[in-house]
Amino acid sequence: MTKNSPVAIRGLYAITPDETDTARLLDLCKMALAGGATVLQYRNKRVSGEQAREQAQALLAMCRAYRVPLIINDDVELAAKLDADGVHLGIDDGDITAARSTLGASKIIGASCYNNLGLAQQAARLGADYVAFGACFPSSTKPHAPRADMTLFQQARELGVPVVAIGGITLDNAASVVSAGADAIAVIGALWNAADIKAQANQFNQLFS
Ligand SMILES: Cc1ncc(COP(=O)(O)OP(=O)(O)O)c(N)n1
Ligand SMILES: Cc1nc(C(=O)O)sc1CCOP(=O)(O)O
Repeated sequence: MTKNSPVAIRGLYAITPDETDTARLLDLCKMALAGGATVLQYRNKRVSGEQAREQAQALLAMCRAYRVPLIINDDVELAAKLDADGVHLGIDDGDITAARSTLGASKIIGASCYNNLGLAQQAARLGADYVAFGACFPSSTKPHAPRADMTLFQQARELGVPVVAIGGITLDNAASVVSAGADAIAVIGALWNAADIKAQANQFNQLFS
């Protein structure tokens, strides 16, 4: 899959739960994809090495079937090895220039910018394909994430790359995030904890229609 427009990142950006049971992880992700998640990020802080590779590879096959990009969190080498669609980098995960040289021009590189427009400006200058700000709201998935000011979304529009919002986003507050200017909403808890994941994904995505 190649980047085909500057706003390839739009809508519900689902980030995987920390699931060690691979069959269950695949079942959960299938529901989110069936519900219309437009991007999937493989992020699993409870597995590593061979199991992470196996999970990501299986998710990549599933994402291909749904024509949805699979982004790998943190791990440029894994993204390259699997020929996944891109990588998401936090401030401690290596630099964008090195990731670009490993992955090539066609892959998606996203950058965490926390509450910092300067980081987003730098990321865009270095060739990031989207910038992410968070946490928008208190997050039980990442309780110590610093809060981000949602006025950043409008300010970041001048960068010409999609703006992703993350952190504590639920169906109750997502509309305010979209109105504040986010192109995509990255969600963990409020997606995977839903009783009906497919319907939940669909409702998140409808906010963008
Ligand atoms: C879309 C998106 N935004 C932010 C993050 C957080 O990334 P990072 O700061 O590297 O923290 P961890 O995910 O490693 O806890 C993300 N993964 N995705
Ligand atoms: C992984 C992550 N990064 C954040 C940041 O602010 O950079 S907040 C977060 C957790 C997002 O999960 P939930 O949707 O359950 O709050």
